[in-house]
Amino acid sequence: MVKFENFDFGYRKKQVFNNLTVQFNRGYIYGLLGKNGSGKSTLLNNIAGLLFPKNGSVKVFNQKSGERNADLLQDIFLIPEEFFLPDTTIKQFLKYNSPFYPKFDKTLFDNCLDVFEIPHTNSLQALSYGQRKKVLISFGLATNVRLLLMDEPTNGLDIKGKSQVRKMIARAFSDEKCIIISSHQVRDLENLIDRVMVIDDGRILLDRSVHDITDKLSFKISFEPAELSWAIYSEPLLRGNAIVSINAEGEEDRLDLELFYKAVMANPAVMHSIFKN
Ligand SMILES: Nc1ncnc2c1ncn2[C@@H]1O[C@H](COP(=O)(O)OP(=O)(O)OP(=O)(O)O)[C@@H](O)[C@H]1O
Repeated sequence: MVKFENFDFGYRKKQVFNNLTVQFNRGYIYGLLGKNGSGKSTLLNNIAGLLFPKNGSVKVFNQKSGERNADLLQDIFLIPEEFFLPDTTIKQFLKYNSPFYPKFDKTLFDNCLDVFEIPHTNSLQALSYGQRKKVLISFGLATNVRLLLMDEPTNGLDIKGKSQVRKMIARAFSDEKCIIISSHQVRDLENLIDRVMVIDDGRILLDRSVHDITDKLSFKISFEPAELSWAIYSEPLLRGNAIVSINAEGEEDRLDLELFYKAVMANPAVMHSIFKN
């Protein structure tokens, strides 16, 4: 669905990506994880055709996204980290923007607003930042595009808002779509994504399905010194240690996304060797 081939990108003085080749496939909700400045937004903006590669290519549905063909743009939606909504009502906003998306689902939009508890009648400027963000997320989900890009969608939302967003993303997803969600707030994506891509300094450190991860690794709280000694990564807790270790028993644990992310960042070479086959 999305293919980066030998992709180079930099801002004036800052080279961000060097010869990156990676792809995103349909049927997955990707969690694009990485610390501040690792290149997540740059990658999303290149997919959306808002930035252009210096060398190499970025193709979406086999078309160069930078060419911004209309039939491509009507099937991609980017919810940026920083956004602006005009001083108008929700109804007017829909009237002027939804026609760009032929598969727009007004029922889903209304349903999202209900779940997010946003009054339909309000002017956008009368809403709080978090409420406006929820309107934009509702709009993005309702576009029904095949490729939805969300840059830090849970930033600025309260705990209830974060869980409402997770619920609505899962509800709007289907197998012919691909959703890429960038976040440095790793916990916000737990129980939502089914593929994890960790990015650091313009490199993809790891790209695996949640199923592969829980097949190979186990996540638990341990009180056994022996277990601690062979853990790939550990973190002391008030009582015991949170550990990541090889899943020797073959039982699938729940993925502790934050612990996994920290383990990859702390030991990229070890993680790479565990997942290389
Ligand atoms: N407009 C710009 N001009 C110059 N450098 C930029 C610009 N935008 C981003 N950068 C640099 O490119 C690198 C990648 O930035 P990017 O915004 O893609 O990271 P990010 O992973 O999305 O970070 P965050 O989690 O903070 O949103 C950073 O080093 C940043 O300083």
